Amino acid sequence: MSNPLQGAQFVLAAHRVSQLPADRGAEVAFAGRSNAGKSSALNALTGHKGLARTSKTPGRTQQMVSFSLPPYKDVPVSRAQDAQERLPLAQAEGEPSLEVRLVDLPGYGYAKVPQELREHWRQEIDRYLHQRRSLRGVVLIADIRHPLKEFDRMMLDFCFATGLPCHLLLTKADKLSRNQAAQALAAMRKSFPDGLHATAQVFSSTAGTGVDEARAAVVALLRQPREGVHQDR
Ligand SMILES: Nc1nc2c(ncn2[C@@H]2O[C@H](COP(=O)(O)OP(=O)(O)OP(=O)(O)O)[C@@H](O)[C@H]2O)c(=O)[nH]1
Ligand SMILES: [Mg+2]
Repeated sequence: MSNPLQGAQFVLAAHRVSQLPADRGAEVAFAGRSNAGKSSALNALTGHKGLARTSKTPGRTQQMVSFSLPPYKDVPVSRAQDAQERLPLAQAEGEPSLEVRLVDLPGYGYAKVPQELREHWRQEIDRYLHQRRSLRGVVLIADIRHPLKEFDRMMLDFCFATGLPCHLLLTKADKLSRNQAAQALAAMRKSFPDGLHATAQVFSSTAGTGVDEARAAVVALLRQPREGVHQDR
C-alpha cells in the first residue's frame, strides 16, 4: 500500500498560534501527554524517520511544529480516482490549492517543564483548538499501558463538545502481548461516551503495528468537510 502521507516537510515551529502558517486548507493535530510518542508516530506515519525530533527525555517538543504534505493542486479531476490515495483533502471543497498540514503539538503534563511554560502551552493549545479553522481533527496519542490521563480526557471532552473528530492511537503496543493490547483497546472503546466522534486503534511506532490503519485514519480526518467540525468552536 502506498503511503498517502509521504513527502511531508518541516514548515516551521511556532511558539504561538499566531505564528503558524496561514489558516487555510486542512490540518490534523497530533496531541498527547509528554513522552507518549507523538513525534515518533508522526515519523512512522510519514515514513520519514528524522522528520519530527523525538527523545527519551519527556518535554522534547516545546513548540507547535508544522509539517506540510505535498500540494496536489494540479491533479486533474479525471485522474482523481488514481489520485485518491495521495489526495488527502476532499476536492469537492473546490479550493484551488490543496494545502494539507500535520501539526506536532507540545507534550502536555510534564512536571519538569516550568509552570509558566506549561501554562503558556495550556493556553496556546486551547486557543489553537478553538480558533484554528483549518483543523479537521485530532490524533490523540496515549501509551497503551496506562489509563487515559487528565489531559487526554480533556481532549476527548473537547472533541465531544464541539464535534471535532478524534482518532486515538494506543501506542507502544510492542510493550504488550497481542492479547493484552486487544483487551486494552476494547476497554478504551467501551469507555467512550455515546455520541463521541472518535475511533481508536492499537499502534506501535517501533514495531510498525497499525501504521496503515493510522494513515487511513489521518487521511479520513483531513477529508472531513469543513462544516460540522467547528460549528460550536
Ligand atoms: N517501545 C516503544 N517506544 C516508543 C514508541 N513510540 C515512542 N517511543 C519512545 O518513547 C519516547 C518518547 O517518544 P517521542 O515520540 O519523542 O514522544 P513525544 O510524545 O513526542 O514527547 P514530547 O515531545 O516530549 O511531548 C522515545 O524514547 C521513543 O523512542 C513505541 O511505539 N514503542
Ligand atoms: Mg515530541
